[in-house]
Amino acid sequence: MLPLTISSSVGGVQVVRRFSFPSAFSKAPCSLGISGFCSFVPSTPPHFRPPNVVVAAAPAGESHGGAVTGLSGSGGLAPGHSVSGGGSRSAANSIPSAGAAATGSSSGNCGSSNSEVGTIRAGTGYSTRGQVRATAVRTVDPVVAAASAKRTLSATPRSATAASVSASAAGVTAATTTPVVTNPGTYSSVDSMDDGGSGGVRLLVVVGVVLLDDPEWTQATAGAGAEAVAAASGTELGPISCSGGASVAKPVRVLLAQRPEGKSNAGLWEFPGGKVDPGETPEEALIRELREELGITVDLADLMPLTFASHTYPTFHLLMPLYVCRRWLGEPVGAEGQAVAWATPEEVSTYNLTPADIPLVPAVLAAMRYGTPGP
Ligand SMILES: Nc1nc2c([nH]c(=O)n2[C@H]2C[C@H](O)[C@@H](COP(=O)(O)OP(=O)(O)OP(=O)(O)O)O2)c(=O)[nH]1
Repeated sequence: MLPLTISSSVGGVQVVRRFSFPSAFSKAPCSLGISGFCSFVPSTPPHFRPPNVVVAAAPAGESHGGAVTGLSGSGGLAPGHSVSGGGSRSAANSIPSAGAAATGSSSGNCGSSNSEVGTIRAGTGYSTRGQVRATAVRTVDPVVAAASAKRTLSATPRSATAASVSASAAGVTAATTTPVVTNPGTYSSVDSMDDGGSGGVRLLVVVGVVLLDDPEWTQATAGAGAEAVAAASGTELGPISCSGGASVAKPVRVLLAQRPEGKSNAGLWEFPGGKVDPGETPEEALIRELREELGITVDLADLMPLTFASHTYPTFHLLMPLYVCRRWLGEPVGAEGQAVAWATPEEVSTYNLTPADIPLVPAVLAAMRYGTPGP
């Protein structure tokens, strides 16, 4: 059995909760992210009851004041602070004094069997512009948290495309055209000098995707509906996506791309994606990159966050949100001359991945083997 201790301090009262879970759990991929949250895959036996998650409410007066903000431990990074341990296998995840509501730490390695103890301290304050404010913290059942998150999401307007609106009307969302940019100019994190420029370590935000050819998912969720929508919008479905008739005996496969000559890490394999341009959200950047690099069209609604990479290269620190996508239009090709390959779960680790991607492998394999929530 593996112990997990969650201690929280609210109003001066220290509450410690201990959970144990079967040692089989240690084999399950688990990622501790910037928010200090371990996400567990649904591979556990029926008798297993997952531990609660910790949620924090934003103080009154702040944006979303009073609302449950989700997972504790999230917060802005102060200049000079970095996030370590983005991947599931990275040891000693830490968020040093990042102005966060709570600190989340995990001793050891969630993804491999070494990790035995995780500690979350909550309710230590909420720092904004030098002030420390009280934050309400409570633990909730993960099912309740998921339902709450779903309600928040459905109440939140998203950027949409004309075609995706028509797709929703038809009862299914299909990959469509370029999304409407709702807030241009708000985001800026790009640094084009990542391949050897001078000037110290910079934070480079890159987006990546785990593009899954998942015959079982396709059959269960897309089928003829998606084909009808594609036909109505005048687009052709690729032979892989939304095929509806694919055999369930086919293994799930993930698309890997090889970095071409002339780029950093040339010859190594990666998840398709690229840098976030000024004015783009990460999702918009990814949709653009997938169109440019693979020649496929992806809808915002078909991008599900999976995990992230946080890796220090010699000249920059890479932060890469990694999404899962199971539905797109067109057939992925190396549109910029790069080699691409579909890999089964058994084949993934036979590819020479970039250093930043190696810790992502357990989460990717979990998504391939056990699925992910959402589209
Ligand atoms: N897209 C992607 N980039 C990765 C991965 N792993 C990894 O270390 N990287 C690094 C390599 C690069 O330094 C950086 C991505 O830069 P890039 O040069 O591919 O981005 P880009 O497509 O926007 O290229 P460009 O405009 O500079 O031509 O992130 C990964 O899995 N996917």
